[in-house]
Amino acid sequence: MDAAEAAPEASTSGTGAAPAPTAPAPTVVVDAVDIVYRVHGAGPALARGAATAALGRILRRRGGADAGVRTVHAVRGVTFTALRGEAVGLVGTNGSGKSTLLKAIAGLLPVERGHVYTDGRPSLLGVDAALMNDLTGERNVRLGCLAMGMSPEQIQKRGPGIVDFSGIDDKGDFSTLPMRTYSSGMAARLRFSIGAAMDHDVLLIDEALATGDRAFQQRSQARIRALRERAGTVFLVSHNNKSIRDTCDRVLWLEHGKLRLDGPTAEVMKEYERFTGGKS
Ligand SMILES: Nc1ncnc2c1ncn2[C@@H]1O[C@H](COP(=O)(O)OP(=O)(O)OP(=O)(O)O)[C@@H](O)[C@H]1O
Repeated sequence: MDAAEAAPEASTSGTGAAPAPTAPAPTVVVDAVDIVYRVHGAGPALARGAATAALGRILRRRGGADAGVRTVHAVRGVTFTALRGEAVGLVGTNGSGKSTLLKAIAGLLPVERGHVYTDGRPSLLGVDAALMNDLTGERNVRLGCLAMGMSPEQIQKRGPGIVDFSGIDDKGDFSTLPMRTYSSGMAARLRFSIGAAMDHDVLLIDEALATGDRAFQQRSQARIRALRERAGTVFLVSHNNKSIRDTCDRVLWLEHGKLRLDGPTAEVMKEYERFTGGKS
């Protein structure tokens, strides 16, 4: 990536001088990014009145380029650089573009304009991560770990710890039952536990901390802190302002797809809470 170009030059000072402190390296660079969804078969946005509806039908019959396609401009001109060792919170009211931006950083969504550069492999650790409903929790742990690149020996060693961390066996032997028998909270906890079992260069977490009971939330926060200490960068999307404060040292506030504020957690959260009236 371009990050290497931005890395500070090695110190050339004479012998005996203390080495110049190295600035943390950028891990994610988001440069003037726009993201647009296209919803096919949805019809034009304002086809409410009889005349507009008729016009919409004519356009669809003519098969115009955009007939039956609605666009949603979810992220608009967002630019920022995240550094190694940072935990960055993403806040904003519903539909402000947080999850969309996270998916683009993970490489799961194309950008309409602009660029996303990442140093290392980003992993999205969200409640949407795909696990197989018909397989047991144990089998899903195995598959998830294989997908993340762990060796069978590593899985053998770490698998039981992942199940323990998730707490799904606290109320019975659920890890040997198919995932379709899990509550949504249990499934989300297992997904988090699988993803958090590896050290990630760039870890993207979508609302994971909102799932689970208090004990699980505390365990996951401690795990995120540990992941952070091992030099990666963590992004956390959450409506839980306390989680953001406890976990992040920097916050990006998105509103209507635009970056409204980017700064230290305390400063941004103060403004954000003023905007939302204390609610998220
Ligand atoms: N698959 C999709 N197709 C079309 N539009 C979408 C899709 N996913 C999200 N959107 C739209 O993009 C915009 C941003 O959505 P996004 O989910 O990124 O917001 P968010 O800030 O994560 O919201 P929330 O806090 O409610 O989870 C919204 O207007 C939403 O309706």
